[in-house]
Amino acid sequence: MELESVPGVGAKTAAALRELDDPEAALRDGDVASLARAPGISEGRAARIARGAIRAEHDDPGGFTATKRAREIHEDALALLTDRTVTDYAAKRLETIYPSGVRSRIEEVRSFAESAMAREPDPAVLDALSAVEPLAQPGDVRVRDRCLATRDAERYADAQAAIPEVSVEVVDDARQLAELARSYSTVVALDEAFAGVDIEGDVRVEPNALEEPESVVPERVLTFFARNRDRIRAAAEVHCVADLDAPCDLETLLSALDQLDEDGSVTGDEELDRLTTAVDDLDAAVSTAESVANDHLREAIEEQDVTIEGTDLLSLVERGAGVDSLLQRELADEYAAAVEKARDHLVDALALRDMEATARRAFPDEPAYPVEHSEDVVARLREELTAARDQRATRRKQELADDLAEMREAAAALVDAALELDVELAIARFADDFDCTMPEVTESEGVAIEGGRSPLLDVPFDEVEPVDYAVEGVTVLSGVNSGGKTSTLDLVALVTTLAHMGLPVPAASARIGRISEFHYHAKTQGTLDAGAFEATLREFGDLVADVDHRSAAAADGAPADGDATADGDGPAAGTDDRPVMVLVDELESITEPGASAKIMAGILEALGERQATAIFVSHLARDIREAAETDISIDGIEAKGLKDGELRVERSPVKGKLARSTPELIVEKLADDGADDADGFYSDLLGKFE
Ligand SMILES: Nc1ncnc2c1ncn2[C@@H]1O[C@H](COP(=O)(O)OP(=O)(O)OP(=O)(O)O)[C@@H](O)[C@H]1O
Repeated sequence: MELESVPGVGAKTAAALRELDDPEAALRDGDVASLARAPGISEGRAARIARGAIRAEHDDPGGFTATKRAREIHEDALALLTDRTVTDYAAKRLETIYPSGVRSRIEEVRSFAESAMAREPDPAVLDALSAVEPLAQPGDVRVRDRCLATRDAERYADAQAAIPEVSVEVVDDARQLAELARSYSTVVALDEAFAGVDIEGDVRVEPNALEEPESVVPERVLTFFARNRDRIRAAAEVHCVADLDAPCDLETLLSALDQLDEDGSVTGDEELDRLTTAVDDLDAAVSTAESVANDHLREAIEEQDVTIEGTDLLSLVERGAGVDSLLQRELADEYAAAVEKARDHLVDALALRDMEATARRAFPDEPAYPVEHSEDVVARLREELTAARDQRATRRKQELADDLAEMREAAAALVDAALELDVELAIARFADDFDCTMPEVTESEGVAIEGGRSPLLDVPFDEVEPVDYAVEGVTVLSGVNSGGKTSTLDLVALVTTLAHMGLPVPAASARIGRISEFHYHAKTQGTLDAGAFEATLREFGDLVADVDHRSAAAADGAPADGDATADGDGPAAGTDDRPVMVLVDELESITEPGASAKIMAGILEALGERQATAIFVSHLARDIREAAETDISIDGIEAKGLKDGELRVERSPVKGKLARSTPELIVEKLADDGADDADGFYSDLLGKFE
């Protein structure tokens, strides 16, 4: 996939995306989390880019949600799903599911949603999901105990690029190589020419090292796994609890991870631990060994009665001999025992094995008091121990890295599968929570909803009364105040939006005619001034003209240039017939009632001629019908009557029925009650409603 061919991806964004390991796959999979790891790309932008890629793949011109209220309904629908995700990843991934007018896209999500709905949302799985996150790239690794060496300037540059984790040194000959071997615990020579050269230290000649960087820097694999250890463990837990098929043997993976410390070092290796402790404790052990010897010697001296003959004393004084020689003569055995104790202590404390001989030389044979260690020998011992520790660590790292490298792809697949499960479970829970079914998306116009219950209502979901409503063509929805007209529009809007997202809808059954554009105008608060009124009228004028233009263009086979891109999803290509749905709530409030009715009648007539599906909620249904030149159908949400001063409403609109308004119902009640209407005032009033 050409990155720049994705809508919304310019040269700069494409360059940022190229920093990712596999930007094409991230785009193809709608992997918002990966896309958001590109420099300067926020998660919101990543979701837009992923949507752009999906649109490009499906040749989707976009522009489905054509008004502010339509976009709000999409956002509300999305929130119902994202509220049910455990991971941020799943929430972002759901944002790539958008309402589309393109059948192939709708079908793609439908088949995903259908298998998602078969999932059982188990609380233990949700719990396990909470620690899963997309795999992260480890920060830069710097390895200081190894270096690469070459004689060739060109190879030097290649080596720096291929293995930036270690220093690369230029050497002219074996002597310089030997110098490096003294500074680094391992030197990897890249030139064949060094093969067979005998140098002290860990010098390896590996002409192919640049092709297998991980053999030189096993840390590359180890830091990756160390950084992601908890995420991989959590994903493995999800697989166990949810009984998913894992892409590798989980026990092998987990036991390899158990050998890895969070800083990327190897744990659980006794020999390495022994050597590491020996290096760390060397100074303390030497000093304690000294004390052991001196304590022994001091006690021995204290207990000793030294008898010196006068001539001996004289000769000692004359020769200027020190106490040492006296010590040597009188306490040689005690000194030997003390030193032996010190040596034993050192060897035992550091658990030394093959370096025992060196360690024993740390305390000299020549008697002296106090007993002192040899700095040189201790330094040599330190060098030997450090080299042994580093070599052991490198070998263990190498072995563990070899094991883990084989499981790297499987680990990534393991985490991906866990995250995808979260996306699917969110859909399953949404469907469960709101008793959803998969709608039928047809190529004929109109909507038909049975037992629809909107989760967007301001009442708890289990108190929402089911609504049946079907509309073909244009219709006015009349009804009592607070009868549920706006709520019905919201239900139609939500069901239409979810159906075009490819998702299940909160209804016992639903059939939705596929549309390309969805216009929903919410109720305007209060009368508009002249300027705002003109602007609103223009909006509807443009909508009618646009629908008209599109039908004509489709008939001609010529592309229309209509651009309903208010949602920023890019231009609508308009080369096809673009069926629309228009929902409008009480447009009458924009101006005086007489004028409003005429305006609504005109808009409805125009939309009707153009085969749009439209529902206009209005209290002026009768006036609209009178003002219209064609027959306009009217549906009504009726009150079943008044009970204790409260309206009892039948929430499902009745087809072809102009519902009586609340004032009419009250007048009727007063007229019916003969005692209140002795002079027939209320009956006359009621007559005026007919
Ligand atoms: N299907 C339903 N089930 C339960 N309660 C409902 C349902 N539909 C509407 N309601 C309740 O009725 C209230 C009023 O609904 P709504 O605002 O849709 O009425 P309306 O007919 O548009 O009112 P108005 O004529 O004043 O604009 C809602 O806030 C909700 O509490």
